[in-house]
Amino acid sequence: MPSNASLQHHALPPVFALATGSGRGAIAIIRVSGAGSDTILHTLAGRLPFPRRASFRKLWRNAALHEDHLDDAVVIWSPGPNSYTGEDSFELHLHAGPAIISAVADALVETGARPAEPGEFTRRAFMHGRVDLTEAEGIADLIEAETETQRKQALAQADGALGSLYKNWATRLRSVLAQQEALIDFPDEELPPEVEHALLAEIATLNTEIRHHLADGERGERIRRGLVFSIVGPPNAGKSSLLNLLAERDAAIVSPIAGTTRDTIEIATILAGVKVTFVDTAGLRETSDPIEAEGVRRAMFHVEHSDFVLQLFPSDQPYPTVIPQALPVCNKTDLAPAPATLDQHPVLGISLQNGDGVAELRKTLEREALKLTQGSGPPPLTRARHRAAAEAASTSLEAALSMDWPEMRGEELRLAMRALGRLTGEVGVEDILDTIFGQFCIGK
Ligand SMILES: Nc1nc2c(c(=O)[nH]1)N(C=O)[C@@H](CNc1ccc(C(=O)N[C@@H](CCC(=O)O)C(=O)O)cc1)CN2
Ligand SMILES: Nc1nc2c(ncn2[C@@H]2O[C@H](COP(=O)(O)OP(=O)(O)OP(=O)(O)O)[C@@H](O)[C@H]2O)c(=O)[nH]1
Ligand SMILES: [Mg+2]
Repeated sequence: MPSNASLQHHALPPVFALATGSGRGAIAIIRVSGAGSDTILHTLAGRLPFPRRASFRKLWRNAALHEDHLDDAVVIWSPGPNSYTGEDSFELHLHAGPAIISAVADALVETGARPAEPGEFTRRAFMHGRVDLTEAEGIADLIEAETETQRKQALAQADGALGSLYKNWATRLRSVLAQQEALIDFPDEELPPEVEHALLAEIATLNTEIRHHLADGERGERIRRGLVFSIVGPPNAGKSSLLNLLAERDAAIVSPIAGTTRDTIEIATILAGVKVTFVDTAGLRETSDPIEAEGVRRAMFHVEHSDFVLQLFPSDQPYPTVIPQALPVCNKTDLAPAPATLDQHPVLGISLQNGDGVAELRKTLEREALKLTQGSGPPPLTRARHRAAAEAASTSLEAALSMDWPEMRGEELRLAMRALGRLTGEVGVEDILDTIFGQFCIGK
């Protein structure tokens, strides 16, 4: 039985949190979950409403005595196990005034509830077996999603797309392990070779599937964190002008003085439904100014660490050497024509002054964003945690394949099993739960 399911009937104390944002709003939702939620709701609202149905109620510090009217609210009572957390829980939909929220919070504390830790509701849903770890991560990603690609990826993961992939592997591996164990018990001379063959073939197939999953070009992680596109090139090329155009605002200072930008400026945008952060950098040149030199060093760092590098240079100056991984773009074609190629790389000509080539550049950037994030087949992994565990599983399967000794093979298969179990949170995850759920926002 998975370790989280063994806690299924363990009643946890009641916690509460504001589920809605902290800014101005019309309605604020406070969610309460845990043992004794029924008593708490009864204290505040009187008789319990029909389960999972929105009901209008006057809220009081003590409803029985009509003592201290707090708000007129909509209340939803969700007894466990058919609730988000799997526990008895309820929601108070309040008027969103800060004084109301704090008065209701005080009343809840008085009834014995405590404020929830970040991610505690979803952590409880996980502990009660309502979601696996990948689904819980998907819920966190859904809340953070800013773009269509992030939203779709997070929703698929929250709905179990990644979890069912991993559980399918775990189920098949479990069966391989069972057969392997049966083999070990066979006397040597009676070892049925066709059984062992089939077993090795299944291990190889599993490993191929996991390898394929790992060779995803990191697109899931890229979608999740967003892409970084940096703009580098000589001073005065128009890098900051281009950043401002892409940001649709005057984010960076533009001037005819070479060396205007000395620090890196990052602007997050959405390109073809993908989160893309553009980085404007200091113009690349030899300089005796230590501050500008540090800016140049940072620009070079971005050349190495970006998902995509746009090398911008002006048409009216000596051409730079093309940076191998960069897309060369020649600006200021209003002053002089752009070269067709530079060091055998095709060059895109643009003028930020008159707009020539800008639409084409934008299309190229969108194509690049899609190329780095699109793919087909099963859903991609989305976190370093998934990558590490899948790598570990594959390493163990490969070790198992290379072993003749059934006992040793069994040990490697068990290690692979553990690695897969960590992915969905079935085994050995106690140590990482604080990290994973701690990254959730409060109230989730
Ligand atoms: N008001 C409100 N809206 C919300 C949430 C919430 O908790 N409250 N959610 C919170 O994330 C999301 C929806 N997710 C939810 C997932 C499961 C259940 C739930 O109670 N499931 C029960 C009952 C299902 C039913 O009535 O058919 C179950 O699955 O047994 C509720 C919300 C987004 N919107
Ligand atoms: N003629 C012409 N001028 C341009 C064009 N694009 C930008 N400029 C001008 O070129 C100058 C430099 O532009 P910036 O965007 O500051 O250049 P930069 O690459 O950020 O320069 P540094 O920050 O110094 O590295 C400014 O005066 C811009 O107005 C263009 O397409 N044609
Ligand atoms: Mg600049």
